[in-house]
Amino acid sequence: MAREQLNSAAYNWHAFAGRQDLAAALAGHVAGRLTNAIAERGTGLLAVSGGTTPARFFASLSNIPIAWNKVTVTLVDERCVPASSPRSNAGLVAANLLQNAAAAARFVPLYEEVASVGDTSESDSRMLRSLPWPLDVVVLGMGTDGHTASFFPDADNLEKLLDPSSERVVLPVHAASADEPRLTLSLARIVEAGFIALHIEGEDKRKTFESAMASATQKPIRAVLDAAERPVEVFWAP
Ligand SMILES: O=C(O)[C@H](O)[C@@H](O)[C@H](O)[C@H](O)COP(=O)(O)O
Repeated sequence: MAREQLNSAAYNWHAFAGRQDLAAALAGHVAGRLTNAIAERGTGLLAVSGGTTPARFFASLSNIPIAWNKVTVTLVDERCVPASSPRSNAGLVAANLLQNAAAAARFVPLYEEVASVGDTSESDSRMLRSLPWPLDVVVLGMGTDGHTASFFPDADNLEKLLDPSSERVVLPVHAASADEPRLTLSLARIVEAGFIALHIEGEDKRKTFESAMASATQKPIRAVLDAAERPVEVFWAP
């Protein structure tokens, strides 16, 4: 896999003939990284994205027999909806990842139904702050607008979301282009992960990624690559 070195961002491009091949390969990489983390520090901390892309990957990963009882799974970002909603990333993870061997993992959500998103992000920071940071593995998705996590280009607090020196764990997001209020891990927590994967599928997202890497105007996905402490592993299939 050719490694593309850019002026300030580094990534490795892993292209697959099919989406199932990608899912199996990404699941193998993630399982291996979690196993190494457990061997090194007795625990593994994984953050995954939601949306429509990751279901195959979740299913593949759920069947790999690692020491899931020593793994904590959380979310990169979440829509502020009940876990029972079809829009819920927690619901997606429960139905697709926390099954089979992976059912033994601990899951820590970002969103709990409280009075306001602001209250949630404060309480989640406290709740999540007790996790064994930094992340061992983070799996990002990307929209065709170049957002990743819930770093929407029109977010009202985008600069704060993308601050690489932030001490925050979780931040609230209000963006007209998002269908509902969101909660997201801060960029600072994402880029310190031991293994950063970007899982994208289809020609539109390949073009979005290439454009973001080539363009002077920084899209959120480029801010992540520029701030990442190690090359981002991009997994793509048509
Ligand atoms: O909550 C979410 O939607 C995700 O965490 C988000 O960052 C996602 O990765 C992209 O929006 C791509 O979504 P699709 O996989 O649906 O294209």
